[in-house]
Amino acid sequence: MAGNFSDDEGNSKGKSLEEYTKVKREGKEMHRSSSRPQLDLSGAAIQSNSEERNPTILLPNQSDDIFHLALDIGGSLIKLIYFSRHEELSQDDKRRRFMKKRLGIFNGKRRSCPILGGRLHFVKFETGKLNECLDFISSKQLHLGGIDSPSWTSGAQDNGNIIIKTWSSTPSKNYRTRKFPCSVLLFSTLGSAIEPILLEFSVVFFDTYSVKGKQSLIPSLCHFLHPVLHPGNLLKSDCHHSKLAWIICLNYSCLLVTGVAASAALNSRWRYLEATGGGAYKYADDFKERLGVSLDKEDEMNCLVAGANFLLKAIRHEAFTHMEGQKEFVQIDQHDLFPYLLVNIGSGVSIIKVDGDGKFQRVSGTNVGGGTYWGLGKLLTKCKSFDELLELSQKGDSSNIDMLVGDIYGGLDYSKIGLSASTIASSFGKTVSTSKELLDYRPEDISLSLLRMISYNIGQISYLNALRYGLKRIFFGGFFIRGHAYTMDTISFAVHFWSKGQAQAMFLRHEGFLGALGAFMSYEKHGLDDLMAHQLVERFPMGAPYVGGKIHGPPLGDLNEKARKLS
Ligand SMILES: Nc1ncnc2c1ncn2[C@@H]1O[C@H](COP(=O)(O)OP(=O)(O)OP(=O)(O)O)[C@@H](O)[C@H]1O
Ligand SMILES: CC(C)(CO)[C@@H](O)C(=O)NCCC(=O)O
Repeated sequence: MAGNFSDDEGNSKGKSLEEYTKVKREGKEMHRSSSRPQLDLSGAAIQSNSEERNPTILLPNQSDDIFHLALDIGGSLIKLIYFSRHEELSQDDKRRRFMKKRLGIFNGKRRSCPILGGRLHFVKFETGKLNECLDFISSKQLHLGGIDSPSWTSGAQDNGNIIIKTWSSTPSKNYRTRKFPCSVLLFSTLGSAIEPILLEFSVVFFDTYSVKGKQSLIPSLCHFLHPVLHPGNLLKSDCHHSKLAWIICLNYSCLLVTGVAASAALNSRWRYLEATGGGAYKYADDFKERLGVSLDKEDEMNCLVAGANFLLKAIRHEAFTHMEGQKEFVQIDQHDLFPYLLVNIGSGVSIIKVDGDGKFQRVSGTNVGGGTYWGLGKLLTKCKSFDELLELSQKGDSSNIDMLVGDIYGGLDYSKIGLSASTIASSFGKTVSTSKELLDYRPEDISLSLLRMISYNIGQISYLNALRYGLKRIFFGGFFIRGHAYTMDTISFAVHFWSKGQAQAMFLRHEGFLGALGAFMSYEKHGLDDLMAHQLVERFPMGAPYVGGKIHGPPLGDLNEKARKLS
């Protein structure tokens, strides 16, 4: 086990990475606008039937128009969360909302629009197939604000001959559409129907990628705009987030207003996506090149903890125990949540002691994790997918491969130390004393042996860390768990067995999305403390992302019996 210990603030990243994040963050803070739309997590609830995996989360009170999309790009999987509205907006409403959103204009009337509500969607991709993820984002236009965004934003083409799209709520201000040999993303005029104060106000965005080397075109563009925009009225130009935004004022009398709006527009973060995980660093250029967006890098441990805290505090029936095939939801008292141990089983395993919102310490980790099961399993069984490997395990008998206590003790229990004859003494140990080759073993048995070895080991290490800090509750996340009954039972068994029933293993329905949720919430550092218990309303029947209630594989043993023998 390679242990990574953090400092007291829970900062486990290497210094250079941290500095990099800090620099980015400082840069980002400078550009943050206080008038950005707010994320409202109150009343958040799972919305699904019990069979659905990765159920959507309803945000019934979300009134501001957000177009959040967040990513957790891990070693094995990319997890993506996005928000969508309930209802179809009219074209007109969409335009209004879109422009307000772009400009960050709310005039303090954030709550004046009707409550619309929406949903959080959870999607995953293999990290090795990044393009599928980029295609998905692109097809849904999630990086531009989602499918709700006005259709004219998609008018941009890549061939260098982009149509300048114009729009105005007043017919008299409908300018001609002209083609320019450069990529002009937006040209819009806001009319009085949107905000009286914004009458005669125009915004032009240029894509600097395409404009690069074509600066000479800008004067001709201005010339084109001349009949509408008096020359010399250029208020501000700035290069921000790789886009060049020009705010052009039509009317000197609204210079001040325009100035505010201009800075709001320049400060708007719509070209940023919140992202966490190592891939946020590794694949930043791919996002930039394919989607033209920057990734705002959030610390992975921070996000895991924020995501777990949100789920545990705000979502009823999120956490559950799983023992001997029985699943039971756990009622979490949000005022009595801390401290707890969070074990995230991704490719590798992070073990985090959580003491509060933003208060945590990564106390340990192990490189024997989900990637180990999938990697070794793939090599040994030739399985083509993780799910295939997991499915194989359900038909396996690991006693063909594992050396059991009974194999060593001639079929007897070693009851003095609490070990039954069926307890695994040594994973894969039986293969040593036979002349069998790899191909002589059933892939089903190999898969089950591996699964038991890794799950049990993680359960045991987790318990030892819980013991280190006197913690009784251990929450397990990460996609290795996959809602798989036998995996959860094995982990629970290890925790129960070694703690003599004192510690409890619990699982989360959104197990693999903790980091992505944390990244999502970092759009707004929304304090969860103001989520009152009465707001946590359950609206829909729900169930865990759960692969069957039936347990496959050999019995894990009589837990009570073992615990009694040990005590
Ligand atoms: N479809 C899948 N493809 C690959 N692995 C899967 C799949 N489904 C579940 N897994 C398991 O989930 C693990 C990855 O889990 P998760 O997405 O939580 O971690 P990660 O973020 O990719 O890794 P890390 O946090 O270590 O960078 C894999 O190692 C594998 O064991
Ligand atoms: C390196 C991370 C944090 C990347 O998610 C994860 O894979 C992990 O916790 N691995 C275990 C590393 C260790 O502590 O030995």
